[in-house]
Amino acid sequence: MQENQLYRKVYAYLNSLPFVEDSDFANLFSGSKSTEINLILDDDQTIVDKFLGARVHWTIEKHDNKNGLKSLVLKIRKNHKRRILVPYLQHIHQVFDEIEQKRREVRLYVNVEDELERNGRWRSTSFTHPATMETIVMDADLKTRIKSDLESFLKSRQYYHRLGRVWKRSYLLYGSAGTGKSTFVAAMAKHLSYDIYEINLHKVANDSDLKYLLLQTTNRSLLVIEDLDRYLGTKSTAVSLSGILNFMDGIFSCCGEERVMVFTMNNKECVDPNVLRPGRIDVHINFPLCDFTAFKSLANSHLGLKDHKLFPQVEEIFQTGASLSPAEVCEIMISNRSSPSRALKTVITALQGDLASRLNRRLNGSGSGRITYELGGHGDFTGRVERRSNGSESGRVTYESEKEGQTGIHPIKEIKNLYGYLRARSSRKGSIEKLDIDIHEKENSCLIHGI
Ligand SMILES: Nc1ncnc2c1ncn2[C@@H]1O[C@H](COP(=O)(O)OP(=O)(O)OP(=O)(O)O)[C@@H](O)[C@H]1O
Repeated sequence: MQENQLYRKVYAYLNSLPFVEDSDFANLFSGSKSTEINLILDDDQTIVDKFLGARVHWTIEKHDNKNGLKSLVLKIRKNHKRRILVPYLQHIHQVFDEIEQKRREVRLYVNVEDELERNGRWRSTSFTHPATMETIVMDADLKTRIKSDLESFLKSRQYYHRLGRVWKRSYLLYGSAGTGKSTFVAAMAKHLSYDIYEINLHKVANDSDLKYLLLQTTNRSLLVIEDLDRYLGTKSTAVSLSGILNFMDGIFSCCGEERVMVFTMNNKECVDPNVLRPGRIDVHINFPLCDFTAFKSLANSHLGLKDHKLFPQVEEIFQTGASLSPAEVCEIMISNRSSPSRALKTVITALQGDLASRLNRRLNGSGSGRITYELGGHGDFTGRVERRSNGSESGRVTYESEKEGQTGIHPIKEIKNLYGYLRARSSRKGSIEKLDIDIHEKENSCLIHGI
């Protein structure tokens, strides 16, 4: 016997209504995924639904005990029937499609060089990345805005069509290495329940080949090119700039519907502005290095810490301009998860190392440079750090506090001790508001002024 598709859709729709969870007569079944549990309504139950201000009643009736035949009876008041019946059934179709989309397994496709038999150029595997929008650490407002942007895109089929636009949206994720761009792509795919088509431009023979690959992708998918700036900068692909521009917004990019394109870059400054124009890139999302707020979120998720006595010290060093990528912070926390204090001390040491290497990079660079530290409080520092030909540094810093009328002279053994020195001073004498370091390469010295 052929299954009645409408019955199947309405049945799935009714079982997705919140009413089912409150019902006294629902059965529990395990779903196709190991963690999935489905609540299914019992027979002879009446379900009340609301649509466009009208109440509708559904009853599940069992006809034939032997074959388990059931029917669904819909009751609508006569005066609402003409107005809501067709839109209500369309609404059920749409909700059913969304339920199916969420239920289905997400797949990851990658392009290969040769077309093997009938399989085409894409090879796929089940996509089981555990990242979700919730596990990504980023500015909370930004995350909410992106989620609502994606959700409004999903509901905008008619809007795009009315405007004569292809129903697609493009996102650029840019930021330093290890800031979470690839992880965010995974979370987007999971959020949308879209398959991912990740395009490796090294394996694309020419511009037409890229179009051919695009034609072999399906609707409701995420097309991803990672590190686009690298491909464009090194010209390491056989695809031309014009091929990429057409891929992003050309006539071929309209084959298929409901597409999200995602491009990642470390640096968008050196990319041809034509690549970034609206239509090719609709939303730019910056992935910054870790700051103290992100650090606290990571400490909470990775170490279960909401607060710790070392947090003020971590905050202070972040304020000096030192930073690490979230990937570096995650790794320190994961490998020290049995001892949160050790994890935090390791983060502090890594941040101090970052600060030192920033200073050294300035000293090794040409010309003069300036690094500004914001430490909060008052104080006045002058000092000179000499850099010797063997690479070691030493110097003296004078601390003068007009407010307190005190002057002290303190040797600095290595420039990387500078931060510790300032912190010690600031905690004893009140904290330092601002510290500028001018590095005069010609003089081979570093002048330090507290402001
Ligand atoms: N913002 C973040 N929130 C949570 N985890 C993060 C974040 N950023 C990085 N990570 C963790 O760091 C690791 C590396 O991140 P990911 O590969 O996403 O960075 P990326 O920006 O794509 O780096 P690259 O530019 O080198 O490709 C992942 O394991 C991820 O879990």
